[in-house]
Amino acid sequence: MKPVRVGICGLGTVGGGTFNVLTRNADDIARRAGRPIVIEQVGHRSIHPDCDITGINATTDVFEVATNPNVDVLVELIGGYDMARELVLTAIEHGKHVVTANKALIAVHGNEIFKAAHEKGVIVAFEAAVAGGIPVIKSLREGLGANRIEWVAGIINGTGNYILTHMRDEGRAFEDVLAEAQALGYAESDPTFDVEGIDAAHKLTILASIAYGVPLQFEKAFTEGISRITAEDVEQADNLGYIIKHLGISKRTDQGLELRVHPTLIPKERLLANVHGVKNAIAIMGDAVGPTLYYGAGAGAEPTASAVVADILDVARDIATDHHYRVPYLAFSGIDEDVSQLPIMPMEEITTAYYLRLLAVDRPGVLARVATILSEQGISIEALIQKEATEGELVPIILMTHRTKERQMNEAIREIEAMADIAGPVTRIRVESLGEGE
Ligand SMILES: NC(=O)C1=CN([C@@H]2O[C@H](COP(=O)(O)OP(=O)(O)OC[C@H]3O[C@@H](n4cnc5c(N)ncnc54)[C@H](O)[C@@H]3O)[C@@H](O)[C@H]2O)C=CC1
Ligand SMILES: N[C@@H](CC=O)C(=O)O
Ligand code: NA
Repeated sequence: MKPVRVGICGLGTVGGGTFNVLTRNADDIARRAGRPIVIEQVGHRSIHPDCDITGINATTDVFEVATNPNVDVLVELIGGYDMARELVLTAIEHGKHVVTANKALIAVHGNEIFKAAHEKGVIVAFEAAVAGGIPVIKSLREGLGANRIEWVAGIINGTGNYILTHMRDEGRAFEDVLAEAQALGYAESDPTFDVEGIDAAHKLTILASIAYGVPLQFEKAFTEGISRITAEDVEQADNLGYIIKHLGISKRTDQGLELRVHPTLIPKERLLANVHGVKNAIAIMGDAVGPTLYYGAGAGAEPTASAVVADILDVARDIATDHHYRVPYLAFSGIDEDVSQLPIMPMEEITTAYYLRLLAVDRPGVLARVATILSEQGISIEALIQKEATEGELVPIILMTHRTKERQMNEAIREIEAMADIAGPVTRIRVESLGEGE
């Protein structure tokens, strides 16, 4: 059987891992694909130290790979938006299938890329783009194909979860743990993508499109990062029976779709609260199957390579199939005709419970005024902790509220922050108590 010839662009963490897994497991992969998969060419600027490319046709110009007539599948592992877009569109234009781990590329340029690929009859596969090695795209697109998806919620950034876990368990500083995650190859080249939730929003955008059959709409995702979470918040959440996790949440509601990434208090006994380190987990609720959970390594060289190589394998199997009958990119068939126009809801319309932390001057009447502001917005308090004054005259107040609209909470926070007796911004962390099973 004719081999499938692969061109790998980028030999960093994931590119190096992909090269090594493809080489090491070549025999098993060939048996699964029904034909050998060979590395025809690599395009790189630098080579990961774990990767030995002796004897391989190599170039420093990745566009040479995209136009090489001997390459059947271009594997894009250079990252970023613009150059990656140009590279992938060039490869498609030259009739090549594409495998990518690049969530930024798919979330922002996916609609354009899928259209180009559809017109050319080639495959674009991107399992590694969401939750690294966890086969969540395959599960959602194929395994759950019978279901109306109600919601998707998960820890979908390994770096962020690694930071929160080590800050909580070892009391270490944010920057220190971030540097470690970078050294381990987990972080994006710009780590603010990880800590500010942009990377998770890219991934959530992709998951939501597959779950509900809507176009990719990254620009409508609400994104809040973990950089303002303090050791005090972690401790107070713990006292109240919660763990803080950085979640991506997308729900179907009567008003449209929620699409949001933010730190979230989760009751300690929930499965998602017990996902630690670089591990990711995604809970998905289908109307027929009920809740399901997908867990594993969300980042790292070989876990991510596992998904990249599985996609190459799928391409090898699908190559002989009429492209109209292949699994569609976003699970719903066709490019335009089966796409739903369900709107993405503005964040102000979302209803959730809240944890609030404020620093107040230790003076009678302050707490009563805060309670009045909340009550005027129709917000009721579920629990309140007022600590001893520890910072001069300032005393931390922790509040847990019942569920309310984000709009009401925004207004209440504006008024509380305007009080002369309140110092600095109010910390707000949303609380999520999804259903059973996650
Ligand atoms: N590191 C991880 O755990 C995961 C990364 N990803 C994604 O995989 C992609 C690659 O990420 P990493 O391997 O971590 O990054 P990396 O920075 O380790 O590797 C990227 C490599 O591409 C090379 N490169 C960049 N532009 C190039 C160009 N124009 N020509 C030739 N080479 C070029 C760089 O020299 C570097 O060696 C990104 O899209 C990332 O978001 C996805 C899942 C997990
Ligand atoms: N930087 C990302 C890599 C995988 O997608 C993460 O930490 O999750
Ligand atoms: Na995946």
